[in-house]
Amino acid sequence: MTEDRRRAIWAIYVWCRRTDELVDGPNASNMNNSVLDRWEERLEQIFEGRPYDMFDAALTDTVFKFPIDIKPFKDMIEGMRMDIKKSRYENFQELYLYCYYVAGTVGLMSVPVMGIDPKYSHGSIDNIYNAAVLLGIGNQLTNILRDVGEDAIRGRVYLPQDELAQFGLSDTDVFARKVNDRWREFMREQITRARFYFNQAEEGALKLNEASRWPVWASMLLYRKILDEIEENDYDNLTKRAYVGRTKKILMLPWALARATSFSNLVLQ
Ligand SMILES: CC(C)=CCC/C(C)=C/CC/C(C)=C/CC/C(C)=C/COP(=O)(O)OP(=O)(O)O
Repeated sequence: MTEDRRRAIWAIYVWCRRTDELVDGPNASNMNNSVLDRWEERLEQIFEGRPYDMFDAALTDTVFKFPIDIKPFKDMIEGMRMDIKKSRYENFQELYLYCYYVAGTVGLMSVPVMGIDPKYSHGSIDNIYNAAVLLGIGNQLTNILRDVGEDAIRGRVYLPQDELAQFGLSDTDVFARKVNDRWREFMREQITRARFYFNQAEEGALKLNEASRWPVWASMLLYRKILDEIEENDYDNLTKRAYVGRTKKILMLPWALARATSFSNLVLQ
């Protein structure tokens, strides 16, 4: 990406990381709704040009340089409110909303920085924003599937309760950390759904500004690879954390470049 885009993505990343740390970080035990209310006030000040500290200032600089809306940032804070209130999701509809709040929003924050290919910027750009949300959802679903074991230690189960029940499973099976055939079947379905979201995002990813496409394709391929690793671990995401090694990651970069460039665009069309 260009230098100014890189800096902007960094500023967004830092804000999201700090937001997440409020709930997941070392001070999480002091977390309550008034901390989040204060964080939201600070967010408004960032957008009004009155940042509180130097990391906030990096985001103020970003939102003055790029046409970024405050809504996805507020929605992410809403996701944190949801995370402190809830530790179970009854069905996929509830989980989808959570995934939108904590990850789909990142897609919406990123598109104005990454830019849209001039070929597509005159028509409707809603489908590109939709694709960005879908990629965020795919990432978050993958993250949830990778971290089932770790989340269980924190007393959290992000898998839809009704779908667990359809496979004759419940929280007890998650906490028992036993991988059996029912669990494997259930995981197969969950992985298929995560892949569906990545597939849906691909077309929009090809409509981003050319300079931004490679990093997006690279991250998309790498995140998808986590799903392959869960399969390779024979669906044991209860005692193992699926991990993509450094060599595999590096080897995927040229492939991501090929998928992201206009050459592959021509071939694929
Ligand atoms: C496809 C189009 C049109 C645009 C791209 C839009 C983008 C960049 C979408 C990606 C959004 C994204 C990066 C969402 C974050 C999702 C996520 C699961 C983050 C993981 O956070 P952690 O849980 O901290 O991950 P680690 O545990 O791996 O550190």
